[in-house]
Amino acid sequence: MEQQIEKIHLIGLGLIGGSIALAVKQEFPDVKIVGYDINQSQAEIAKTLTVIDEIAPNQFGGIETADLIILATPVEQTLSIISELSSQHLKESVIITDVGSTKQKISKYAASVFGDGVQFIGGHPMAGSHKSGVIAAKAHLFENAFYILTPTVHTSHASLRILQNVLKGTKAQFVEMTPAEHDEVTGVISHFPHIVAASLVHQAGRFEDSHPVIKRLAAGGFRDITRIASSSPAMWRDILIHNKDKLLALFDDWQYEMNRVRELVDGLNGDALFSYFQEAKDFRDGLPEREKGAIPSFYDLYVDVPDYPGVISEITGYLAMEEISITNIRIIETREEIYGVLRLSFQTDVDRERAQKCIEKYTDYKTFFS
Ligand SMILES: NC(=O)C1=CN([C@@H]2O[C@H](COP(=O)(O)OP(=O)(O)OC[C@H]3O[C@@H](n4cnc5c(N)ncnc54)[C@H](O)[C@@H]3O)[C@@H](O)[C@H]2O)C=CC1
Ligand SMILES: O=C(O)C(=O)Cc1ccc(O)cc1
Repeated sequence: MEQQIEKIHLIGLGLIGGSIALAVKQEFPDVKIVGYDINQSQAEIAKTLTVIDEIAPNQFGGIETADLIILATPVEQTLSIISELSSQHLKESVIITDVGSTKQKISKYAASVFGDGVQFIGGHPMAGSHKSGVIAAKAHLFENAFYILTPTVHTSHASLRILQNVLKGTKAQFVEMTPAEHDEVTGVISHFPHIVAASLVHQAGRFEDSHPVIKRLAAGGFRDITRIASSSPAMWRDILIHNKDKLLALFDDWQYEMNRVRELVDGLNGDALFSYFQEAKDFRDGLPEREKGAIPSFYDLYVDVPDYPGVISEITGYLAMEEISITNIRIIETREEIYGVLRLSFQTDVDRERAQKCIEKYTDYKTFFS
């Protein structure tokens, strides 16, 4: 009979750790999840929100009875925890997995520490957000997303099956890859784009002194392309450090790309510029829409609202009338003290679209997605 997972020890109770715990609980309510976070307040929030059943007394408290250990910390921390885990007393049948955005360093290090002795299976759920913390965790964060697993020669088929089974509440699609391929692909579609997003923000920042209006004008496309620059700096620092070699190659590739388009602009080569954008559009438009990739899974709707008392209750009142549930609400910006931007978050895309139609039906307020 296949081994049952009855107890999980989860280290790192943030967006990803919390979302995995919620997804596991949804499918297996009887699995006991004991959680630890270096930040005690995150652990307490996780317990209050019933994301976990119990707070571990310390990082490894009670770990000797865990059937599954999940490491959901920033990737540099994951390396240190693996190192410390190697001297802990663990169940013989324990499976250890992580959720880090890089896989090569972690898999290599885990193999060197655990060898054939402990089943370590690297993992990376390919969905998330620029938001951090357990408060943003959601059971369906990974629904339809790819969940990459990087088994090695040390991995048994049975452990892989058990891990996929306990994670089935994520409703993600499991894909197996080598750690090297993982880091190359995520370097191109996730890590390097983060660098570009942050660099565009820096570039705009440099112009702010000479053009103070720049912040207020930086809407629309600039907001879209730079959204991910609002992600956790600690998390991204670690990812870049881990994937240095692949990223250095991508810097060279990007510089080649920039030079190519620079020459077209310099030469006022309209036809070639048209083709440049057309080809990019064709590729972008051809990306599959059904699956979630490294895309936002928070369904936010922004509403430009006049800055007067009562406007929030007015809008929430219309949504309540049509029985549309909001998961979060926040005023994120006031403009010239006349207008504010209200951010409403929903569980699903369908709710967000219904909310947009509802607000447009009852008001003249302008609504937009991120
Ligand atoms: N944010 C995202 O969209 C995605 C992140 N990931 C990966 O998931 C991991 C976690 O990221 P998030 O949940 O987004 O970050 P987060 O910042 O929401 O949560 C990380 C948690 O780990 C805790 N932590 C840090 N060091 C610790 C330690 N030594 N012991 C115990 N807890 C510790 C922090 O206090 C924090 O609560 C990272 O490795 C990241 O690369 C993977 C997929 C998507
Ligand atoms: O916010 C976004 O769109 C992201 O890019 C989320 C994300 C961050 C890190 C990952 O390893 C995977 C997905």
